Amino acid sequence: MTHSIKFWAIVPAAGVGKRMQADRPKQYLDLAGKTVIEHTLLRLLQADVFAAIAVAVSEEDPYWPELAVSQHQNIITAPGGKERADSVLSGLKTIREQASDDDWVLVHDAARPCITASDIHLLIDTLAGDDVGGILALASPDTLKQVQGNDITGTLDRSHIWRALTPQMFRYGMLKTALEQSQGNPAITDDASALELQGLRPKIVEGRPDNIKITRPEDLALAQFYMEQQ
Ligand SMILES: Nc1ccn([C@@H]2O[C@H](COP(=O)(O)OP(=O)(O)OP(=O)(O)O)[C@@H](O)[C@H]2O)c(=O)n1
Ligand SMILES: C[C@](O)(CO)[C@H](O)COP(=O)(O)O
Repeated sequence: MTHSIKFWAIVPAAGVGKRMQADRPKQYLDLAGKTVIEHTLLRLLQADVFAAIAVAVSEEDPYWPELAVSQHQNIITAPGGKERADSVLSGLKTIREQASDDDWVLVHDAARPCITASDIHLLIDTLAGDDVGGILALASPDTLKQVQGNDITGTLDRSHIWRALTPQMFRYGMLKTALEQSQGNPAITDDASALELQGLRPKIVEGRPDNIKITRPEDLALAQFYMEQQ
């Protein structure tokens, strides 16, 4: 019997936002009248493609249960982990009864509220026939330098260097195995790096430059500007 392939979203949202230096984790800061995470989730819901969205939040998080979207019928809450990779793995485990190994999972940072339905569909349409999967990514508009301290030791070939964005799209089974086998490895800062460590070669799909990650205080104004332009 064949089963139809489903798409799931996992949203790691258990970070503390150290670089944001705010009074609460950055996903709960106000952005044009909603919290950052509400924008992110509403946009994922609007893409109208996910069987469910698993959101990994810290167990001591007082803000998440207060948001109406946490009760949405297509949103499942998962316990967050120590690192982003642990939160993603926790999200995967939360849907394990419903997901099949060959279903697709799109992992998207809670801290990227400007994601568009068009980029989600571009990623899916480009990679749905792929053996491994891949990520949205951006080329660098600047010359890239290799440095030691303040000394420049070289200029990198930009055609080989891309900036990793999210969503990152992989098969449920492959991603879970890759994350389980790389647990505790500090080099795993995104989902693709876990698959790379397995010897696999995820693809890049060129995404939109407005899909920024809220990381530092100035990023909130930039995100608001991009949202007004979209
Ligand atoms: N233990 C963690 C760490 C991060 N994240 C999530 O992973 C995404 C990308 O991480 P990053 O931008 O580094 O967020 P923070 O870890 O919160 O930021 P910082 O490194 O400045 O503390 C965010 O949505 C964040 O909430 C997570 O779910 N669990
Ligand atoms: C996954 C990610 O968004 C890809 O750019 C990013 O690596 C996560 O944030 P961090 O700053 O690396 O923790």
